[in-house]
Amino acid sequence: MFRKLPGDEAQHLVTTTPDTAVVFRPAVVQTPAIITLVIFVWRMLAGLVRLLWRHPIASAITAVPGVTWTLYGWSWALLTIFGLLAVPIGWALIHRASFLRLIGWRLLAFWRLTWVYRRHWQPVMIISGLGRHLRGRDYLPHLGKVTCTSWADLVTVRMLTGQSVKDWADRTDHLAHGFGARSCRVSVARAGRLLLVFPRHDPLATPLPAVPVPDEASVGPVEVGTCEDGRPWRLKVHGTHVLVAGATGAGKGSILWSAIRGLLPAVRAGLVQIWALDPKRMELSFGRDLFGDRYAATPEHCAELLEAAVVVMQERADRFAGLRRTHTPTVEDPFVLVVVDEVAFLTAYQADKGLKLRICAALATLTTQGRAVGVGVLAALQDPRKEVMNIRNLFPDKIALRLDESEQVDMVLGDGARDRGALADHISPIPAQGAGVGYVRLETSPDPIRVRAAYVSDTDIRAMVEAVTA
Ligand SMILES: Nc1ncnc2c1ncn2[C@@H]1O[C@H](COP(=O)(O)OP(=O)(O)OP(=O)(O)O)[C@@H](O)[C@H]1O
Repeated sequence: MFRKLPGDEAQHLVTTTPDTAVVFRPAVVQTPAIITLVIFVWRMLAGLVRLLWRHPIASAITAVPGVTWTLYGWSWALLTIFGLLAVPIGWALIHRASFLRLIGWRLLAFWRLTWVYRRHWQPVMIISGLGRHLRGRDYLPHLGKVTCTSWADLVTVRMLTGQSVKDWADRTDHLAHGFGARSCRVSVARAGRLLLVFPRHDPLATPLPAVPVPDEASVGPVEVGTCEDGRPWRLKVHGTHVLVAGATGAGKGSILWSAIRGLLPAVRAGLVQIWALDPKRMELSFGRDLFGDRYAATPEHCAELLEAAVVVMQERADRFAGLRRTHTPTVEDPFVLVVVDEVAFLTAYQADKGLKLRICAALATLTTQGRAVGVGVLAALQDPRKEVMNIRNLFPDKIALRLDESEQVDMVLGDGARDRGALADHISPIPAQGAGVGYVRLETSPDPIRVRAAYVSDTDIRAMVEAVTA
């Protein structure tokens, strides 16, 4: 009976049973008013200290004019307000980046925390099912820190004990709409804590021009576009295999061409060879001269070229065996990147069964054994179903551009990728807004990253051909 209960529940605690001699009455303990007052004052002080600690700048900006008014009158308070406004405005005009980093984003985070997240936290948690209302008491996940970047709010959350990441990943739609964002992405910050990303606007909404050809010859991660957080998107091609999946018009070509463009100095230096398989003859044929005689369009020729790559790979494996375990590109042993546009033409839609078997076997051999000896595959594909591409799991790195169906996202990026926010089926079909936009899930991280590939125009490709053939 002396169990601690929420106040509004005491009235429901009727333990009498009709027609029995024994009647249990709930014991109502009256808390002395002074204890209640002390608790409220203590909570207020703790809240004040927490506010000052977490938001010193915002607190100072509000407190200073108030104190000045009390001590020196309204005219001085007005002057202080003008002074306080003039400093940040001047700073923002002179050096916007440092102003935003040190003041702007913090103020915005304070505003978003109080006005958006704290205000809506309880209803969104209860209605989405992430919080519980039990016996008159709300059990809510703890809303932690809110940080603002140029494009998104990053919200840390402490989950309720017993909740899983999947509970949150399944409710990203509720969270996004509940807090007025377009989408929400969930990732694990540490045990029991999550990081929710709510984009405020889309930094990838406009097409990006082709990335300038690098000055140095390198096979290192090639800059092919921009990540959502504004960092350059560098695609690793050496030491891995990459599969790019996207519906027709999703912009697969821009990834293939951006990768080739980034490798151009290394091609000129003889450190990289690009072998092109172009069964559709619509994409890579445009820069045919870049590939010399390592270009194939007919299925027979494609099978031969793939088998030639397997021979190179096996010959290197024989030579490297017992001597080295990784490949360093040299003029004698350059990195061979096999670029395949619409790989399904060769693996699934190929009528000649013999050819199909040869091509599948060569591709499977390259993708299982090639990366250690400097042979990589970069393949593009429209339809990611297993019956179309049964070796898709042999590609360590995958990119999902716009896809037609939501189930296709996990087929490309692996289980749970869509729940974690890879909404590739929501990418706009309008080329200016959505072509080249996609999600990347790297071998090393379960969290998908939203990216946009730079658009390599026909003029850019012509210039690339001229630069290599000159
Ligand atoms: N990165 C990009 N940024 C902006 N627009 C792009 C980008 N990539 C492609 N586009 C536009 O979208 C159109 C379709 O692109 P692309 O042909 O590369 O798509 P795809 O996925 O290769 O299609 P398909 O499988 O039918 O060949 C292009 O003509 C171009 O106008």
